[in-house]
Order: sequence, then C-alpha cells, then structure tokens
Amino acid sequence: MSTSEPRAPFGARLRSAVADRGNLCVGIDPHPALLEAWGLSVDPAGVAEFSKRAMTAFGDLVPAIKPQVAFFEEHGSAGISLLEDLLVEITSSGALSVADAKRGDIGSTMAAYARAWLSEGSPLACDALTVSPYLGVGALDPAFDAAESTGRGLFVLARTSNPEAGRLQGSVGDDGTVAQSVVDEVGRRNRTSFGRGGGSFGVVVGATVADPPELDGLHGPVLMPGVGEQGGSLDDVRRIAGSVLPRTLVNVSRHVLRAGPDVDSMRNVVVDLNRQYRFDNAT
Ligand SMILES: O=C(O)c1cc(=O)[nH]c(=O)n1[C@@H]1O[C@H](COP(=O)(O)O)[C@@H](O)[C@H]1O
Repeated sequence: MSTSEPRAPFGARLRSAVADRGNLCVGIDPHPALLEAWGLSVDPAGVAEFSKRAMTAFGDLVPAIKPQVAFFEEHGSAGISLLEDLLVEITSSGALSVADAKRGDIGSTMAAYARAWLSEGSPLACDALTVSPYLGVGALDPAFDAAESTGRGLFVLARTSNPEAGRLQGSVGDDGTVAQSVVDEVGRRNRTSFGRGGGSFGVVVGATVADPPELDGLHGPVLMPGVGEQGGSLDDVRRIAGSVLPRTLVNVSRHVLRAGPDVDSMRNVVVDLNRQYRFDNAT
C-alpha cells in the first residue's frame, strides 16, 4: 500500500471479509503438544512448518487468522521472526491478521505497544490486536488512536472464556458489571470515531459465558473464542452475540489444528465450520 492510499478502517475491511468468507476466525496456536502430535520438533523449525501447513490448509478460506503470540514468543527471537513472516503471509492470503498478544499497560508504555503492533512499517504490524483493559480502558487510548489513524482495529477483553474470569469480570460496580463497562466504553469510542474508525473497536466475549454483557451498544465487532475445545457451541454463539451476530468473529483454534498435520483434513474441518458459522443472513 502506498502512503498516498490510506488503509480503509478495520471495521469496514472486516465487514467485507466476513461478507466474502463467513464469520470464522481460525487460530494458529503452535502448542508444544500439537507440534509433537504432528511429528514436528518443538523448536522454531517445527513452528515454521506448523504455520506453513496451517496457512496452506485454510489461509484462503477464512476472513481472519489469529496467531497466538505466546506460542511464538516462547521460542525467543526466532519465534518472533516467524510471527513477523506469518503476519505478512496472512495478508498475502487475503485474510485479516488478528495478533493475540493481549497487551495492556500504562499509557506511555501502551504507546510503545501501539507502535509495535499498530503502526505502519513496524515488523509486527497486524490488522487487529487483542488488548487487556485491566489498567483501565482509558490506558489503552494510545492503541485506540494508533488503530484509528492507521486503519487497524482492537479487540478489548470484556468477558473472557476461562472459568476463572467471572469473579472479576462479572463483579458489579456503578455501571453494571466490569465486563459491561468495558463494552460500553469501547462502544463510546466507536461512536465518537464513526466515519474515521468505522466501528473498528471490538470486544472479546467467550462462547462459554453464562452471563454475557449486553452488546447492542457496541457498534463494533466481537471476537468470540471458546468454541470447540472449551465447550462453546453454535447455540451459545447465537445466544451471546444477539444482535451483533453478523459482526461476530468466532475463533476456533485446537479443534481445527488437531485435524493436522494432514492439510486436507484440516481444510475439511474448516469448510464444515464455515458452513455453520456464516451469519450474513442472520436476523
Ligand atoms: O483473546 C482471545 O483470543 C481469547 C480470549 C478468551 O477469552 N479466551 C480464549 O481462549 N482466547 C484465545 O483463543 C484461543 C482459543 O483456542 P482454542 O480453545 O484452542 O480454540 C487461544 O489462543 C486463547 O488464548
């Protein structure tokens, strides 16, 4: 992309990718146990082959691909270098990259994370980044600003899929639950940046959650992990997403990756999931 050609907002690019390819986002999570199950070495060479086969299997099928940064980071600089290459390859495949790094820190440090993941020309630049609001949604402002100015997006953790999350994220303050206040604050940012950001700021809500936040006021996308290995189902996704179902990106990682190392087997699982998780006609 030339500098004279501004990138369209992430929200608009995601809507178009979903209209084209459906609502499924597959994760690339090279767990050591999966590398072993695929007959690969638990080292950077194994991670490289794992990522290559995964991209061959579904790079052209889904609107978004979410590398789990932790499984690259654990291999040090070689792993990060592979992640840089993978982010480029995801773009070449026509999918959007969602880097699952769950970053979050005080504003000035957050600005450095924003430069790393959301600025033009950075080796780790992705289309969207997962961020943690534990230091306050306002502490993430450098990331909101960077994302808006470069046509990128954020997914802010609101109500996560893990069983330990409810006590903290479901606790009730003046504005309802903590999870609801995160959704409301992200929704406010989507409304104030409409036209420029195009609803590029999303939240993460797990498909396993019994007490999800109300998402009607979000005006942005939802990343919904927890389907498959963590027990979430299509019915759960429908129940939790409600009116934002068409803008929901359903993440599945191990359920697809366990079908490897055979590329066709993984591809078949994704084709099947793609049939179920396509909500463009949802009411
Ligand atoms: O931000 C995430 O993607 C995330 C949030 C959440 O609440 N739960 C959750 O499982 N995830 C991530 O989504 C992926 C789920 O993987 P599977 O359980 O194998 O499908 C992992 O990379 C998790 O780190």
